[in-house]
Amino acid sequence: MAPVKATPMMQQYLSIKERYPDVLLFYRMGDFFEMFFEDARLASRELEITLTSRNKNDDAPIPMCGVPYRAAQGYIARLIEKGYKVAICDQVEDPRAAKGLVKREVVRVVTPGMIIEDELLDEKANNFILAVSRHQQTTGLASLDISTGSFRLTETADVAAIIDEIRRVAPREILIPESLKADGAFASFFDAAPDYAVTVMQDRSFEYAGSRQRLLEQFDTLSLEGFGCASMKAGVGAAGALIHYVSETQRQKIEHLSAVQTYFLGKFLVVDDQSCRNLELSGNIRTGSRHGTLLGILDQTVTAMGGRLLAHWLRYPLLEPEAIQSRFDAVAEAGEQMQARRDLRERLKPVRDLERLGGKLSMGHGNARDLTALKGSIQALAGIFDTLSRFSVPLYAYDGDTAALDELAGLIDRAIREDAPPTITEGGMIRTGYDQELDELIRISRDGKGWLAELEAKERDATGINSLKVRFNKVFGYYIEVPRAHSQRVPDHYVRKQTLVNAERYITDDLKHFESRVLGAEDQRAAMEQDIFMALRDQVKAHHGGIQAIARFVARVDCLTTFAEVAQNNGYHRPDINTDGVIDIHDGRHPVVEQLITGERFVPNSIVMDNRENQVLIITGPNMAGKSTVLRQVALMTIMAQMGSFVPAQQANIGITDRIFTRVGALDNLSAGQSTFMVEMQETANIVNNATADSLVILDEIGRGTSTYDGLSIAWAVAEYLHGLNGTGTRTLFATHYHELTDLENQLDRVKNYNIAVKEWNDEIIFLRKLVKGGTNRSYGIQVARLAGIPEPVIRRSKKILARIEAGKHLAAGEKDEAGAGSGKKDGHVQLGLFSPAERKLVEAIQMLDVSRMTPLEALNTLNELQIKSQSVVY
Ligand SMILES: Nc1ncnc2c1ncn2[C@@H]1O[C@H](COP(=O)(O)OP(=O)(O)OP(=O)(O)O)[C@@H](O)[C@H]1O
Repeated sequence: MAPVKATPMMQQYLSIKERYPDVLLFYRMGDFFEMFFEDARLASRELEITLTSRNKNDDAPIPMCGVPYRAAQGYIARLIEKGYKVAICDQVEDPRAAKGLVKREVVRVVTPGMIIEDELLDEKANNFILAVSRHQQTTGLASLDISTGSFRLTETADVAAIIDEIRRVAPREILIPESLKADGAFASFFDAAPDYAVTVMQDRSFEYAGSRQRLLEQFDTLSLEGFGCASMKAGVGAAGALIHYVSETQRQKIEHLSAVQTYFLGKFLVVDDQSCRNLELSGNIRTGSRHGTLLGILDQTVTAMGGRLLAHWLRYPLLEPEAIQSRFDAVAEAGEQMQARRDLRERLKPVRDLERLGGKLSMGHGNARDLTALKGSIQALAGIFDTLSRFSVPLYAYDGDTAALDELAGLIDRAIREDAPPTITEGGMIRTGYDQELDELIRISRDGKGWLAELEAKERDATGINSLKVRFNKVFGYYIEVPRAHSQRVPDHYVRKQTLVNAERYITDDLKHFESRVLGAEDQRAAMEQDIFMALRDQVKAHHGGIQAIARFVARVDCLTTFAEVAQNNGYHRPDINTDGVIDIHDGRHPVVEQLITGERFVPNSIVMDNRENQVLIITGPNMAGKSTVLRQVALMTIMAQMGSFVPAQQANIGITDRIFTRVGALDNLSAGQSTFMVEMQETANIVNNATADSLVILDEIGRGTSTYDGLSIAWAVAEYLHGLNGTGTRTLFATHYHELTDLENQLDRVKNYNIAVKEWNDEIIFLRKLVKGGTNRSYGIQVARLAGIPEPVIRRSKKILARIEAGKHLAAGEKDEAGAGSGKKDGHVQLGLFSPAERKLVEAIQMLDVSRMTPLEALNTLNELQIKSQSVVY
């Protein structure tokens, strides 16, 4: 493709481009970044910029397009957003000083996983790049957020767990070795998830020995023992590959990557990706946004670091009771000390993103304003510690030392002006008094104007020419201008430079001396300020460890006080924690639905689950009654408790859960070419294959995507299987419209029926939203259809059809009674006509509660509760 006789510049371009075949090369030429050949075609298409050509008159013109140097960031952002990588090839010598062709080099490669610019990052989310690696039977995984320095690794022999973990990390970019590209599990994962930007690298970059060496050099240590990963060959392989990629793309050592955190997948509650979506933990199913999600409710953090940590806690809920209790203790303390907590949160607000500021400055990016932001954040710490001393829990005590940081802030304060410009090359950043030499230069350039005015007055006096002027232009620099009429009177030491129609222009030794001082001073001042700035930036690099430690501390304090704040505002309570598998929730609520519903008050519900009698709960009830809501609120409360948050319940005892599985509704996956039923069955298979005695399974209707009898049979068999799983069974909440499943209660020890009560009233239904014991045999689908706005003729016709079907069923079952459709009668139930209206209501309510399964006292209490709690119906 190269032209026959490439110019020296084009040769330089081609030799650089050769090293970056898969990356768009931004080649700096003066005030522009230019792209050539295929890169130019692609960029012009993606960025909608004009495609031109170089050597237009040549036989082989070269396609070319360009973006202004100063506006490059925005264009790069758009390309990264689309999954491309951009190599920034800059001029690495001053073009004015260059002899011949200006030297150019790639100074950085920007990829989706290697972003440090604030504008391209979501403040409250990490931007991870992730690597996977295989060593014998073990697969390793490492993730890195270069902007914050967060660097973690893990490994396991369970490939499915690694794939779950990739989803949990949700990286922007993934590095895999060539040999894993075609590996069964990974290949199908990447095929199904084309959104990931995958970078394939040679296996060599993932080898243990080389990786270990790179990590040791990066961390400047002699062994990896201190990081707990010395023997984790697969994990270390992945981490080392990341470091290799960092040095390839950043072209420098990244100082703020000073440690890697080893973690084990078995230490955290696993909520697979599908369940995260189903439960809307952080992404609204319809909009994808945070609004209407658990994260949206919980994340009232006031700092960027706190926001990211809270999102992390949500993805990694704990399993160890002590660790959970210690978060609860802190939340409780912060909850009690309301004033101190409010003060603390006020004082946290001005703390800027220390992690990213520290990272950016350490990498040699960032400007004086970033230093000022860093300073302000460090200065805010004193007030924070002061407020913290009002709390008693040791968790709030910071065990590091901030003296060095205070010193750094002091230094920045003395050096950097509050009104510093965003550029670092044009001066205006450094305060007077910080550096004498700089002050002198500033004085010269500033005093220059005064000096000129003085000179003008002095020369007018000396020559007696009142119209004499001192002027400046770019060609001559400073000069003295005298009208021609007076040119006879100029002294001998004036040197004539130019003759105009009406005037003569002269220079003098004094003026030239002054000029070199003033003009030089401007340049020198800018250069000197840049030097001082860079020295300060190096200081930040030297303190990166302290900055990161304090950032982690601030994040934690922010999260814990946020939990306390949210608990107070929303009426959450501290749950008990147990390891016996008991889930006992008294008056629990759905944390999101309770905030979003309008017009209706949220009705709390109580629920008990355990591994003895109440292991599999079959929940029936009409459409729209609130089955899904109650199911999800149990899962959400479990996650909240294990992340250390209080829960929306009057009282709760939460049995620590190792995995939460959900199979919910029909989320179409048509884009992946799978049928709804197929997806449903795959998800169900995943559950029955992976649930343990400590898991919590949420099944919101299974088997609905196929014919009634197939579906019912599958649902039945799955419920049975989960009840008997591994000999112990697993806690399961099963919402279903197959009323036949309620028979399971009679057949299996640990199955219990519940339903969500509704009230039928003049052919309408009123939702009581109350979870009560017992099954139900009606769906009220037609009534719900009417509520949804299905036209009356269709409703009438459905009723007729239903009546006929039900009559047919009854007859088939050998029953004589044809009462059937719509009456809601159950065998053995009292005839409603025998009662007064008041009594009738009572009887109806009792019928709904299925009192046969309750003690009289229970029945009465529940009834009272129904009357008191439900606003939807007036008895
Ligand atoms: N406890 C409650 N208190 C008040 N409103 C509730 C409660 N539970 C549910 N709702 C309201 O009812 C709506 C429907 O609830 P949900 O989706 O849980 O019903 P469902 O029984 O699962 O319905 P379907 O069988 O049609 O899927 C919710 O969106 C919410 O607005």
